[in-house]
Amino acid sequence: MGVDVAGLTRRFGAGRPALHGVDLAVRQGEFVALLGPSGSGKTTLLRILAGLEFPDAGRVRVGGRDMAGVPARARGVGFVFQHYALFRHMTVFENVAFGLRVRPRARRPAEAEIARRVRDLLALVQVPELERRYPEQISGGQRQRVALARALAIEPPLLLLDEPFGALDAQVRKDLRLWLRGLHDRLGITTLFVTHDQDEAMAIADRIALLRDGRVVQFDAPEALFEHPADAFVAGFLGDSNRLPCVVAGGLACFAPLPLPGMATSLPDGPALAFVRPGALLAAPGEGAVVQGVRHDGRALHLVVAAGGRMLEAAPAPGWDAPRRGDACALSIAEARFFAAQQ
Ligand SMILES: Nc1ncnc2c1ncn2[C@@H]1O[C@H](COP(=O)(O)OP(=O)(O)OP(=O)(O)O)[C@@H](O)[C@H]1O
Repeated sequence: MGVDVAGLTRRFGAGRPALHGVDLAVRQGEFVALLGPSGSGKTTLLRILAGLEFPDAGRVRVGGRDMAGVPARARGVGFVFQHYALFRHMTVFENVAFGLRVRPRARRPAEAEIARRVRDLLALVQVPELERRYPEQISGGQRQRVALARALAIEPPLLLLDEPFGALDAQVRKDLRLWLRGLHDRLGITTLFVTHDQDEAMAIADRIALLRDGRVVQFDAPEALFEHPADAFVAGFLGDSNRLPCVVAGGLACFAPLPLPGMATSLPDGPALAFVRPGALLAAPGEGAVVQGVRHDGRALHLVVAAGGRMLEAAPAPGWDAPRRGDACALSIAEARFFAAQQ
């Protein structure tokens, strides 16, 4: 079930709108991550899709159907919000059965059918042994799985997840997100997933919508966002590039006082920012900078170098096998992405 959002605006009080004319078209079966800094509008967008919040302007279509005036319960949407906890006074089984039991009588499955579905779901989320427990008797990761099972019980064609693994430790989070992606693929549903963890978004999403100040600044495949960022904000938000101020004159970017050779750019004259990945800032024995730190991550050497009063992340140039802290070095840029500074 595809999602089509156009011109969505939501304002809380007098300040800047939480959403400011958001357009987004998610295809049936897609897994989309909503990524962006705190306060950029991710949760508000998800809540509007769920029917828990209402826009001041714009429209939402789910599966081609206009959602204006359709209450949350009638949308057939499954959602897991971070603060939308399990019902504490119900067992795991009852929590998962809830969405089916509250259906109008005509659409409510028989008790035996509900029990079968709940057990299938608990097996699917890999906690079949927990059905008699209460939420406080299971771990955080298990609660997240049960919350997902509860959301999936109504067989929603659209699943909305707001930082569902927020409170979990890194390894459990990693396992759960891979598992979630597999589940999404198996069930053939459409998923929108809010996160502020870019690695998480990169790891599981087909496309990422990057939000800033209530607008979608870029909506693209992870590699495309990384390789072709639309502006300086996107380039700075994704990855761990060095941001190097420079001045462009006659097609040449000059980095002074940083000890870096000038680089050709197609930007017009004026102040600019160059984004240089750590692997593209190369250090070789020489003058101008000093190695401050050396780290090996099992695959490659990473350097921190001091240059022109700044700390930069760099890599040793090919052939420099054993840089050490305190070594003098010269820097060069293998590749940079330039943006005019006023963006
Ligand atoms: N109910 C509300 N009342 C007033 N302001 C709100 C309300 N909900 C959200 N906002 C404001 O709207 C803006 C967007 O909030 P939202 O929660 O959508 O951002 P977010 O991107 O999900 O942030 P985070 O990553 O911190 O969860 C923020 O400035 C927030 O303070």
